[in-house]
Amino acid sequence: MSDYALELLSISCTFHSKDDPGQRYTAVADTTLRIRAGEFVSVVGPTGCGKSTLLNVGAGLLEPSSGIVKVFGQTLEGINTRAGYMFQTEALMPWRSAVDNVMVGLQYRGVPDAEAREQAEAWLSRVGLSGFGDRYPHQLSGGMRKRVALAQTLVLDPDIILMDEPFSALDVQTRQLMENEVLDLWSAKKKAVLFITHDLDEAIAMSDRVVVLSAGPATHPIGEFAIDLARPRDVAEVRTQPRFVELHTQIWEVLRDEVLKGYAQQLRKAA
Ligand SMILES: Nc1ncnc2c1ncn2[C@@H]1O[C@H](COP(=O)(O)OP(=O)(O)OP(=O)(O)O)[C@@H](O)[C@H]1O
Repeated sequence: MSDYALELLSISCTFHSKDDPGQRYTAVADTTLRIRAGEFVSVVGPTGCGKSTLLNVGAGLLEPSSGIVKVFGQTLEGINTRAGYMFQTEALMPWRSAVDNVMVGLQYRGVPDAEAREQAEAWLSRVGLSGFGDRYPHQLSGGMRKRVALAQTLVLDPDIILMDEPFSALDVQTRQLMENEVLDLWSAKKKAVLFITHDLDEAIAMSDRVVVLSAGPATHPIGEFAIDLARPRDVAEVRTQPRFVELHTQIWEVLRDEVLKGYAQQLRKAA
């Protein structure tokens, strides 16, 4: 069996330009990214560089223009059924209660209702929401809705977890609580995680490895750093460690110019 849970091999993604449909825009060029089973990998890069595009390719939601995706050594065709996703935007169905939202994926898989409900209740309590199962999304805080979304992803017991800036809309304290909860859950189950974020502190605090992407167009990895901080980690505490500061300085050295390029591009687009 392959050591790797997910491999993106020489991936390129070209789109019709949003500004000028006659033109092609290469968002991602010749990018290879491998994630071992049980490994937590973060990808950081400037706004609009192609992070979500890569995640969508790994999820099987977007077919790359060239390159292949392998899942546990098998070439991926169609949706990646070994992966669960958690996106930046709310994915909860407002007309379903929290427990109904969590159990919906199991129901799609044909799990009988009573069993699906029992598993959903168990996951809600694991993410600190026991007793909240009958609340509707609008009756929950932003942090609670993220917990429901997390339970919704994890109840399906995916071998690969794909997260696209899942906590960016949360306040700093709630975000740190959620980050610690994700680390606790991850260390208990050791799934492969591909975590997309803008936030270098978050990437270092959570990951085994941080991959830095260049600014677009033709985004590709320009640096890769092993995060040798001891686990278990508390995301707030780990930031005060000298090794964290050292890693931050090293990675920021690579990321800074790309962020400035990305920012300049955003300004040009807005002009
Ligand atoms: N379907 C599409 N059609 C045309 N262009 C696209 C499409 N999807 C993405 N792009 C372009 O590809 C580039 C990368 O987009 P992507 O959303 O992957 O970046 P990102 O790094 O995730 O951005 P952010 O940090 O803002 O979330 C952007 O310039 C975007 O406009």
